[in-house]
Amino acid sequence: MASNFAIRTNGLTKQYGQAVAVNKLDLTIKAGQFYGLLGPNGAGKTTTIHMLTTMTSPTQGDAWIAGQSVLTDPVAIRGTVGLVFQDSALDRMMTVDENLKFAAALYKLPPKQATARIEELLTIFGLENKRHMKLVALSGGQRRAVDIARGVLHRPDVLFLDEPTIGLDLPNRRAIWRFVEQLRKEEGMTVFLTTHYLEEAEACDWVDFIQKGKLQQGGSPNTLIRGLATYILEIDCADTEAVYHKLSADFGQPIWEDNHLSFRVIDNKVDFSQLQKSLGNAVNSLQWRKPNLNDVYLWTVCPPQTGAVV
Ligand SMILES: Nc1ncnc2c1ncn2[C@@H]1O[C@H](COP(=O)(O)OP(=O)(O)OP(=O)(O)O)[C@@H](O)[C@H]1O
Repeated sequence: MASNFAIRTNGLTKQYGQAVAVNKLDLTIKAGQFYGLLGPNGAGKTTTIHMLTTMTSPTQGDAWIAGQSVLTDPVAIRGTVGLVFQDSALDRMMTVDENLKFAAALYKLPPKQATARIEELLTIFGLENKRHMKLVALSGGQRRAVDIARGVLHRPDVLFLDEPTIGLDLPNRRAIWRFVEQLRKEEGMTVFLTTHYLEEAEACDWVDFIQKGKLQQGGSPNTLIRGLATYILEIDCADTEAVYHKLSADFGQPIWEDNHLSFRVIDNKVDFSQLQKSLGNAVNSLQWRKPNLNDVYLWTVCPPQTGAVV
């Protein structure tokens, strides 16, 4: 199979007994793309990554990484992918240098090449002064940076990042994304990301939503956000039913969370101040704002339930 696609899947399926974790997934991801697979807990994201990286075999279907099939070329695929999982692959009692040298040996990098690559990555990740420190003595952000350095030692074509910034504070999350961006720019790597921090996925070229193992809506984040609404109208209600009945005819079904209603507003000429006046005492507060990827996620993965509101 020609490989201008970094990743391609055809009917990729994983079943555990009767439970279908991933259901007939058809993906095409171009080389060099920054791709995000997004969905709630248990949607099938990690299982998909496990199949794409040959850590588990599909029950049905096939997948190709840089043209190699997970069914017939698993050894070649392992040499062409880099993996960074939520659980670190590092030994906390070894130093940064020892960890990276050990991983380089597993990748069978010749020692000279390994030393040069480690040097290069320590510079990119700002870890030159930490190389002789044990992992246990590093901050969470620094440890995650070493994990990513380990994942790209062998210059993979595709880097899989399964929730790479989970548990990190904002400055460290931003630092991790600067490193990944630099790797993408300098090495042209395709990046396959899963994250629950959707604002991070807004940098992706393309995102797909997955739910109960099935692909839902997909697109570039900007297109998805623009296609969702012009504004999101958020209302804290004193009388939720009254607000619901008054507005749902114009704005459709809201997302209803206790006394809070969120409506999609498509029309950009709505006079919100007038609207607030017309709702009078039925509202405690009313705000409107531009939509973001979190909103697309909510409307895709937990769309409004007509039956849940009255
Ligand atoms: N080894 C396994 N045996 C049985 N069921 C499994 C196994 N691995 C995953 N599952 C099930 O498959 C489904 C998908 O799990 P998966 O870990 O892929 O979801 P996820 O989208 O990565 O979730 P999270 O966001 O919580 O990491 C879940 O229902 C999970 O319980």
